Amino acid sequence: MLDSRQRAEWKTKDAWRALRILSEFVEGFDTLADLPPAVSVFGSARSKVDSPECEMAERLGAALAHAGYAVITGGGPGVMEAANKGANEAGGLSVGLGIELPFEQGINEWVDMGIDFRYFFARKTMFVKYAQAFVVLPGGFGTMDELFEALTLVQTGKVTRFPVVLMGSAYWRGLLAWLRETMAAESKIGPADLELMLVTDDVDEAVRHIVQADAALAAEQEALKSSAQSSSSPETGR
Ligand SMILES: C/C(=C\CNc1ncnc2c1ncn2[C@@H]1O[C@H](COP(=O)(O)O)[C@@H](O)[C@H]1O)CO
Repeated sequence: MLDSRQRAEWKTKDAWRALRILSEFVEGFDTLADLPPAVSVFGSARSKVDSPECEMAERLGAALAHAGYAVITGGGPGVMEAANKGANEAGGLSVGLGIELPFEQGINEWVDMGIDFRYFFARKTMFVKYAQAFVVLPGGFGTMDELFEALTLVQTGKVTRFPVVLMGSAYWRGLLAWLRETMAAESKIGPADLELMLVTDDVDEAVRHIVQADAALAAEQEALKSSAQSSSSPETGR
């Protein structure tokens, strides 16, 4: 950890830390390489099992599994556990990318495929790289970090055709109003940036939106492949 009380130790330990960081990327890439299409689901670690957001997350996990998606979460309690439970019970693949924390509780019992990370940034790479979309339910700082990371990547074109769905519209209302009335009004984001998120309380609408974006991406990739083939040499086909 970057504990400034132990600043003197950084000098000797940072070189070895780089290897540990590299090993987290290697383990993540290696474990997740064969993952089927997946959706990352985020939300509060503190939500109670019987909260509306956990109930929604459980239904979402099941619906994503039925649509053929693996469900990736942070592997923790609350909304994460509920989404993993829904996916697991519906017969889908339930993935947990856990994080070592001082008050760690371990990966939840509904995870079929789990990896533990020490570094948030290595773990965040996996959430984006191996998912077709993000669904974000009510949460705190951790959830906001994951939401704004995704929005930044989409806004800057680092990822394309990547749906970001916000569920629990009442929870998001204040933030969305601030984004519109302050952030966009003061030109810190463009009007199109507000369109990067779908806000819904309907699990089926969320899943439909993801499936449609996936289909559009597949069509785009197919068109690119055909145009590359038709512009290649007719003799060799290359
Ligand atoms: C707070 C408690 C346990 C924390 N355990 C976590 N395990 C896994 N992932 C976590 C944990 N806490 C935060 N995260 C990540 O951030 C998001 C939730 O954070 P929030 O601040 O609660 O919104 C979540 O999506 C995780 O990726 C004890 O209850």
